[in-house]
Amino acid sequence: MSQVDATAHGASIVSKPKPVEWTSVIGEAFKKLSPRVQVKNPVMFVVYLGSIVATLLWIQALRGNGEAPSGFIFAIAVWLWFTVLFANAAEALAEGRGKAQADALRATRQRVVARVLKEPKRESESWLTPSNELDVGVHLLVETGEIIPTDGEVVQGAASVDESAITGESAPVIREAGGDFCSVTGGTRVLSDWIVMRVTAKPGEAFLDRMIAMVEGAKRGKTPNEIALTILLVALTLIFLLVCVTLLPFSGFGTIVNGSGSVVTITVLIALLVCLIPTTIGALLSAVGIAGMSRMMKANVLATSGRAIEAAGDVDVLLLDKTGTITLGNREATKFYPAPRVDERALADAAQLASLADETPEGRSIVVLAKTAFNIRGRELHGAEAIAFSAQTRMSGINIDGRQIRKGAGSAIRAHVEAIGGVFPREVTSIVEEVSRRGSTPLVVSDGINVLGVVELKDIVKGGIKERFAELRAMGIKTVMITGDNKLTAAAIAAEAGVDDYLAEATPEDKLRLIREYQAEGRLVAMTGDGTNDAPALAQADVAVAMNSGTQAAKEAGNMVDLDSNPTKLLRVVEVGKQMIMTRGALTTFSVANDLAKYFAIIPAAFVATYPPLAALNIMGLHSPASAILSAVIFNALIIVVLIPLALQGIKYRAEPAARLLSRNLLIYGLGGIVAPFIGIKLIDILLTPFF
Ligand SMILES: Nc1ncnc2c1ncn2[C@@H]1O[C@H](COP(=O)(O)OP(=O)(O)OP(=O)(O)O)[C@@H](O)[C@H]1O
Ligand SMILES: [K+]
Ligand SMILES: [Mg+2]
Repeated sequence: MSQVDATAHGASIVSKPKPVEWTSVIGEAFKKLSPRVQVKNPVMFVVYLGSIVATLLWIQALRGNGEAPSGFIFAIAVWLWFTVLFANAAEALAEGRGKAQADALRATRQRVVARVLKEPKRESESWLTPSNELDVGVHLLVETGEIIPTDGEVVQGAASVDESAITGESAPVIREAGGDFCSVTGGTRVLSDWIVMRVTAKPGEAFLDRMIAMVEGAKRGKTPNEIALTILLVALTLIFLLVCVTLLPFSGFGTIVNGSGSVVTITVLIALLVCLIPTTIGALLSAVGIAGMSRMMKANVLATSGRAIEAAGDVDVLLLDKTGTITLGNREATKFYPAPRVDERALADAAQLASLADETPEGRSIVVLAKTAFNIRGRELHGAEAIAFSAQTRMSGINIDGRQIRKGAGSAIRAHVEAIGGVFPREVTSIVEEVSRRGSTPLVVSDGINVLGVVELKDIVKGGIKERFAELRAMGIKTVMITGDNKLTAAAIAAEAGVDDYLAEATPEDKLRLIREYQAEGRLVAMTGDGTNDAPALAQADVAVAMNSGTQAAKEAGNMVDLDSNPTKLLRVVEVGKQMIMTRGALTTFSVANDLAKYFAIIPAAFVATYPPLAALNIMGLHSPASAILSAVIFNALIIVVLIPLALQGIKYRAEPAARLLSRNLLIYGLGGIVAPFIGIKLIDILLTPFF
């Protein structure tokens, strides 16, 4: 097979973004001057049209019949163009980081030659096919050292896989058939052993392709909040447009000319319009959205919609699946507890028989424990009927030689045994409770109507979880663990992990129902999970973070994938969402508050000749009407540049009540928005005075 070292590129979405290349940002800013790009942003489109008209007026002035001195019109036109270019540059800067990441990812997405198998077995006949021509459903063999050609699910074998090309995490992970750890991602590499996988992604639609499309922002649609805000901005723009149009009769077009013969020029009206419409937020709105997406990437979370990021900012309930999300998820059999009058070896033998056809990690670990503890070897399963595990039945097993051997959750086996006329021994109930209290999962084994005993499955709570759940609580987010496991195990793990509440013995439908209930109460629900049985719940949740270690079904149902498979990542996700909403709010407040100073600067300047008492409004003591108007336009353009870092980095979020955050931001950005232009416009006017 042709192989290129994928990891050598060090490509991962966590790779450090390259330093900004100013030439390319400037180039992009000019490219975005195309009317097709401009028309998408209504506020800036008005500025764009204003720049064109001002430029035409300047050309007219050069020919000698201008409405004002050509130097003045020229200066206004230039600064209007700068206003448009600054907005373009803000967007280009925000996009820049994503572009660099996309390039790095593209280096990972290389074409390899895949080995296609005729049958889903390692020994089967095989042939070679380029990775970009693989259909969904075909089976591939991938061996040590080879790159996994595309996304899929392991159907046979187990291997350690280096996923650093995608996750940036260097520790290899185990990918194996059955259970919640069967998904493999194209572009990652098998380090040892081999796997037979079934392709699940259409060509061009694999995880890596989606990641590239995401970071490039190709599919970034406007979020509902963004649309609402845009409507508000358009309304404001229309109002000011109307105001300026009604002033048109006072301009050169009109007939009303005051005693001294001076008129309000079109140039001044354009300047007034641009200063009054919300250009600051109009220019930075899209950059804020793209930067939010980028920050999510930096946190190693792949979000498939901006809407999900925004919803994350308002989440108030977080549901988590237990196994594989709160715990490490490789539940391993550690001990056999026989029922009274049952030999431990007989229990181990039956447990192994019930697990020989069970491809889940739980099943395989039982086979291994029986082998290491009692040297029991697997046997041929001629004529046997395997009963596969399902989250609904919570049971698996085998029908062999006339025996009905089952293993599963205590309640499931109790129901099964009682249904066929057996009794569930009290002693076994105590063992189940004892094992559960330790936070382990008890699997009860039965043979026909006889209950043979319990297998203890141990699982470990992921590190550092408790502290982070406490932080979520401080943010006002309730954490609820939902698990298919029994109540006692759930309670033990819930206590250890420090979640607020838990739901035990939950079927996939229960998980879904719980989410719907919370949503019906008007809450915004986040869910993190890894299993196929979590998929319906993930699809229903407002913010659905699938663990990268989880199944394809879970990853497809979610609207975010956490490449680190860390359930407390939601903390970061919420932060990014809140930051995005707050930043947008702050910039809007600032943008609107800014207008006040401009009234004082431009209105007296524009109309003092028509109506001299307006001079009283010139409280800034600006040099002359022309310098006042130009200063306001320059300030209006420069403030965009000044606020670009804020738009890109976002406002710092602190875990405190929303009302406090809001009032503080109103104070800073509202008051700041009112005061800043008075100072800024005055300073610019002083600097300009020598030129007038
Ligand atoms: N291979 C298996 N054979 C028989 N029973 C199993 C097997 N795996 C799990 N069980 C039983 O079924 C129950 C539900 O398992 P499942 O993995 O579906 O839980 P879940 O709903 O995903 O919850 P969580 O992942 O949060 O623990 C387990 O608690 C266990 O008692
Ligand atoms: K403005
Ligand atoms: Mg699970």
